[in-house]
Amino acid sequence: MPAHPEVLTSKPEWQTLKEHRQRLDGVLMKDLFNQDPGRAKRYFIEGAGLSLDFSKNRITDDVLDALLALASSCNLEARREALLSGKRVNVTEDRPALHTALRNPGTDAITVDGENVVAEVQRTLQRMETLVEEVLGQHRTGYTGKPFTDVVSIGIGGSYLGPKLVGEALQPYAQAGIRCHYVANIDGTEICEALRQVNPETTLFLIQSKSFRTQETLENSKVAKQWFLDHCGDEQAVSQHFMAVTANVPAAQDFGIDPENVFPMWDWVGGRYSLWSAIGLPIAFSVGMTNFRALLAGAHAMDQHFREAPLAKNLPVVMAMLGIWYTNFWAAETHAILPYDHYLRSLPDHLQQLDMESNGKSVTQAGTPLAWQSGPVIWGGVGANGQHAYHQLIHQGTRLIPADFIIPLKTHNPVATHHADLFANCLSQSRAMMAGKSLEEARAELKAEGRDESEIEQLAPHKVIPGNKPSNTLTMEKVTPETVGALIALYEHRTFVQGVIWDVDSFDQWGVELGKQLGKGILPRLLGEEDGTQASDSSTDHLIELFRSTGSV
Ligand SMILES: O=P(O)(O)OC[C@H]1O[C@](O)(CO)[C@@H](O)[C@@H]1O
Repeated sequence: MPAHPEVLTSKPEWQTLKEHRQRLDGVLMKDLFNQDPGRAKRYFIEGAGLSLDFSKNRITDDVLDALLALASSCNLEARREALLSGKRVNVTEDRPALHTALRNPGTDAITVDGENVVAEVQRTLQRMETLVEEVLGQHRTGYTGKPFTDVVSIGIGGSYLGPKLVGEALQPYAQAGIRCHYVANIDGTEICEALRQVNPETTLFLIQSKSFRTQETLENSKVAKQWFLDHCGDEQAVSQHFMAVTANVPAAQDFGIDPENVFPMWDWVGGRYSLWSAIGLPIAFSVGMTNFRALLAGAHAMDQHFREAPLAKNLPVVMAMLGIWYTNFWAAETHAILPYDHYLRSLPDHLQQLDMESNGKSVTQAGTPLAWQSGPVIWGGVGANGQHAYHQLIHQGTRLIPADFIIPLKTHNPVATHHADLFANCLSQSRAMMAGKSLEEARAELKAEGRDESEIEQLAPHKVIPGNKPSNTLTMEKVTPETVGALIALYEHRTFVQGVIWDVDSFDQWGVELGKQLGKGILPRLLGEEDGTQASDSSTDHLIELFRSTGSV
């Protein structure tokens, strides 16, 4: 089906950007810096405790104007209001996407189907607070009366990545007394290793599943429950040790969880946007409710910034439109997330799900095939480790890889000159990406080393770094609950803005369903329970035979 003629690529703003793209062919950022001493200050914006230097991008003022004009022509302002006010922006599931209500301080009313969801959120936060205080205060105990020492959080995807990221990020704020463990994968090793580290008398299991239908989570939860019963032998004690966060209360009850121990999820919160809800309980157990509320406050500050800041000074909007620029006009296939902070080491994993599950789509909201690229591959890792791995490809490979460098100005762990060293590494990478090294510079360098002419001729081309590789640098004073909240919310809104431009539904994830459906047909064949009536192929059949030949189940 051809795309509708009124769509994105036919807009005059799109055409203008194509012209800018042609004009900038061969224009080097390092020359733009040399010609314009004010560039760094002009392309520097702040909001909600975060600062963005976006001067190392292939842009000029008129490119930026054209990108923002494209955003407005896609009704970004109206779509943003629709998101924040609870309109049914998830069109294929006919639901709002109200993760922002989860961090609303409670002063506004947002109504969904006649109910004020902000009030419901506040009630749930209060319940979380009571539970966390009881557990941390040792008023709630295990079946032998001993205080809880460990929480095992069982969940996958959005019911795992966000809490894990934030739990690690806020380690300096950890309260004494509770260790959190995460189990996600349907790989027996993960649950077995977690259970080896805990004591059934002092462990609380938190089953985190919006649907309470996810195979990995349910199977791991069954193993945990059986392990618990094997040790304690008393079915009654399950209600003391198992809790759930879910929108499917009957299924949690069927599993044996006391309804008193079920915390709500709502269909107006997408899994990958849910760390702000009771899905964030592992975070609250780790760092306490005061810090959890500070995390929400930081995210809310970013929501306000996103709602109110002019587009040209709006962090999520500017970052989103720069992403559009590279994906749609410079054919970038991927986008790297490079946190220079050990506490933020799981940020790339979380953003991978957030962005790729949201914008990995091929049809418009109306269901017509996209005639333009949508979400890129999101990947990355912690600096400086990546410098000794994939940065080689970023600097000298044939692909264009825009990157976000993320670094706090201050560290929680001042030791020797480490933080200055880390900061120097971060700045040297973004500068190397931008400035590169010319053939002349490579030759001069080799000459200074005392190489002879033939060596210089031979080696110089290998030492050339083309440069002109774009990057953003995001900074914050320190990694705190507030700045971590703002940072994650920034990327949520960035993802939303790009979804608006690409005209996709950023809140559904139908693409993950087929694998789940097929798995249901393959499993009985692996277990030898049936020969398989489901359509298959010779490769799948052969691999099933191979598995069965080992007799491993
Ligand atoms: O919380 P649930 O319902 O177990 O789902 C877990 C994850 O599975 C998905 O539905 C798809 O893999 C994600 O969107 C979600 O975060």
